[in-house]
Amino acid sequence: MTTSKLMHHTERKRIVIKLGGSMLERLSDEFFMKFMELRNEGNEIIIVHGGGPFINEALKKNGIDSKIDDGIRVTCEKSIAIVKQVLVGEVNTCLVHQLNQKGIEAIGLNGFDGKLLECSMLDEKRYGFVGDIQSVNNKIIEKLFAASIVPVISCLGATNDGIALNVNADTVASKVALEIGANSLLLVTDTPGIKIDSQLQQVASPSQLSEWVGTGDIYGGMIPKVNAAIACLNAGIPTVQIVDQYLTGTMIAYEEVLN
Ligand SMILES: Nc1ncnc2c1ncn2[C@@H]1O[C@H](COP(=O)(O)OP(=O)(O)O)[C@@H](O)[C@H]1O
Ligand SMILES: CC(=O)N[C@@H](CCC(=O)OP(=O)(O)O)C(=O)O
Repeated sequence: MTTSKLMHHTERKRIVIKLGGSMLERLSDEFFMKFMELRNEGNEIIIVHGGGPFINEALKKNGIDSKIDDGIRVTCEKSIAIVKQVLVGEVNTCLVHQLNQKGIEAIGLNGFDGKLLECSMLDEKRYGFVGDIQSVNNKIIEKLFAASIVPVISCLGATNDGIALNVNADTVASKVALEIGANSLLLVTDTPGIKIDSQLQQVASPSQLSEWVGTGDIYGGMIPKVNAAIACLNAGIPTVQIVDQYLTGTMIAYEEVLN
């Protein structure tokens, strides 16, 4: 990854907004207003979404047990069919509909579209049908940006042979952010940022985050978020924010940026 790839030399900013499944049902008018404000300022915005709670529900309905290992779902062959149906067939279409209803022209994509998320298997023995993103083909995203259309990406990857793979949505968001040279990444979730001993952290550095993962103060679904944030900072994106739907929460950056 060259640094030039990370610098997008135009006036407008590129912003990746990741919407967690935990808050998709509660998207408020205020969220859409903030979204439109960002767009009206001329920024290019991509949405990446998850759908963890909806997947849990669908697996349960089908009598399939599922295990989450450090925030990553162990995905068997039966599960991946359900994951695909839920993410692409239900969550993505619903979100695209909501945006279009608000007058925001949006198009749904998954990892198969334009070979957007080319994956290999992360660790077949440990995780089953879970993808490790090898490349993000951003050509299709650039075409949509040029046409002022908001891409709405679901976190389903694909192998070169056309096998669908489950990918954590925070990981997809960080890889997309890096590939398009985003200026900022917002991970929108059901909590207004990182809490330690019930204290909300306004700011956090990568070294603090690693320490909190080690002590267990950061656990479960927050782990892929902090890993995604650290990967983005290491690759040159100055800040990542973990926020609620009002876009307030924790700002993550290196100490020198925070000071
Ligand atoms: N230190 C922490 N501060 C806040 N939330 C945390 C922390 N550690 C773990 N979590 C958990 O992470 C959850 C958010 O992750 P997740 O449920 O995967 O959300 P999403 O569906 O938005 O990706 C929170 O609801 C909370 O239960
Ligand atoms: C491999 C893996 O863990 N995939 C996730 C994909 C959905 C997701 O990430 O949803 P949230 O953003 O709501 O957490 C899963 O199956 O839950």
